Amino acid sequence: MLITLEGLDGSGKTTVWEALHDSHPEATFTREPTESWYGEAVNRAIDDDGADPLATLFLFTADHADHLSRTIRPALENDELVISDRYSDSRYAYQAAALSGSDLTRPMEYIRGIHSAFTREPDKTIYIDVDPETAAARSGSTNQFEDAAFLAQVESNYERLIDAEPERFVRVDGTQSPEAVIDTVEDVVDRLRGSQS
Ligand SMILES: Nc1ncnc2c1ncn2[C@@H]1O[C@H](COP(=O)(O)OP(=O)(O)O)[C@@H](O)[C@H]1O
Ligand SMILES: Cc1cn([C@H]2C[C@H](O)[C@@H](COP(=O)(O)OP(=O)(O)O)O2)c(=O)[nH]c1=O
Repeated sequence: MLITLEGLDGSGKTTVWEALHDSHPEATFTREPTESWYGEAVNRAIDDDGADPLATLFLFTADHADHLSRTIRPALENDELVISDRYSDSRYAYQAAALSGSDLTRPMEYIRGIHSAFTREPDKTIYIDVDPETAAARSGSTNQFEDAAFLAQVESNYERLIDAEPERFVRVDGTQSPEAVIDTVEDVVDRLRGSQS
């Protein structure tokens, strides 16, 4: 089973993902951007305010392809629980926002189209919901994506994704205390595991 964690920068995904290591030690934990050289290339693009947004999309997508073949598919074939901190929805939400003023008429549909031929949809996606102002303040606005106005566009893209596939998403209130968010997500993961066996 593939469970992904999504949300704005600073929503608390990594805090939850780290806590899940203790409560679900049997799971395979992974993330995007990955730690491969593709992920290193992605991190260079994130830190370059002048990076071309279409080029950045393809770097992220290359990292995803490698992540699928090297980590996600082998673990799922082994019947493991896989928990990924960010995954394809991050591209649909962030790069659609980054490409909103470009020549692409429907950036989200374009990005989904690129992925559809090769990706593997998550079984469930936990969306940690915080407002863009909280997200920008918590993340410290250290890169081009961590700006409240940009994150407001990303948030509305996530809302479109949730509206399109409400059964795949579980929304968790990320403005609760870290302990409450962690407890809620651990319960969700336990229930999903239980419903599988
Ligand atoms: N529920 C929460 N309430 C307040 N602060 C939080 C909460 N969850 C995480 N934080 C803090 O916000 C910052 C970003 O958290 P992090 O887990 O790295 O988010 P993300 O991985 O979504 O960017 C960190 O300083 C973290 O300690
Ligand atoms: C995976 C992914 C991340 N990002 C962005 C979100 C973050 O600003 C940045 C790095 O991701 P990440 O390390 O998960 O940041 P954070 O923990 O602050 O959420 O890359 C995209 O724009 N597209 C993507 O496909």
